[in-house]
Amino acid sequence: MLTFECVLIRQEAFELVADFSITPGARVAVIGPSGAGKSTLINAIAGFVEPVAGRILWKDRDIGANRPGDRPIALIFQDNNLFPHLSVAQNVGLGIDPGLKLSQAQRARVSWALERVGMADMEDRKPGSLSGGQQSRAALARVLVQDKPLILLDEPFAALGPALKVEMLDLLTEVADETGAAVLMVSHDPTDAARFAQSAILVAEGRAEAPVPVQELLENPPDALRAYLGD
Ligand SMILES: Nc1ncnc2c1ncn2[C@@H]1O[C@H](COP(=O)(O)OP(=O)(O)OP(=O)(O)O)[C@@H](O)[C@H]1O
Repeated sequence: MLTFECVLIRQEAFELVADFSITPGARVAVIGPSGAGKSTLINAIAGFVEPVAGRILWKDRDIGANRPGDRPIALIFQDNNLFPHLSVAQNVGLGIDPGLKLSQAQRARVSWALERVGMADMEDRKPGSLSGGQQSRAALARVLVQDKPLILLDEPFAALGPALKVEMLDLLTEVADETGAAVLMVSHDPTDAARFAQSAILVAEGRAEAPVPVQELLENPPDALRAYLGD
């Protein structure tokens, strides 16, 4: 369980409050107007932004003092964060050991993850020679090898075409189900949110609201979301 306990985040004049929990294994979309603080919320969980008040707890333990690498999280950003000079297998291996000193078992785990995302024959390729969809798969394989209970994604598949995006959302859903990880995904696209998530956090007007069923939020959006959705 991830809990925001009276959290206040401040970035110069911008403030965001959050006070709710996310259940283990939940698939949650983070939606709301541009500039409302969706990335800020993700960055606070990841440890890139420090709240000025309140606590972020994982399984009732305050993770505020933990460095990003020591938190129970794996991350995918829009640019996939793949290093161009490393092979696909090495990029995935970074998820296990940033120094890439992998044991045989760890190398086998990298191969397993790449096979799981349909990239078994691309271990030695460089990211620059991959399509956008293949790069997303490699980033997902890196998340898989980390085996963290919480996966955070910030606009992960925005650069992909509609069919490929659906494919990746479905693959992400399968992976989340298999691993039991909870997933928080920032998305600008309500269709993506509806396809992938069971619940959604609305970030608007200085608040990240507790998750509610995603269909409920999209079918009956509050004013702040209605304007954003273009209703
Ligand atoms: N490093 C920073 N210093 C000061 N203000 C910042 C910083 N980073 C973000 N902000 C401000 O915090 C607010 C929330 O930004 P954030 O990127 O979280 O919004 P968002 O909902 O993810 O937006 P978008 O949908 O456009 O990506 C914005 O007003 C932004 O200008």
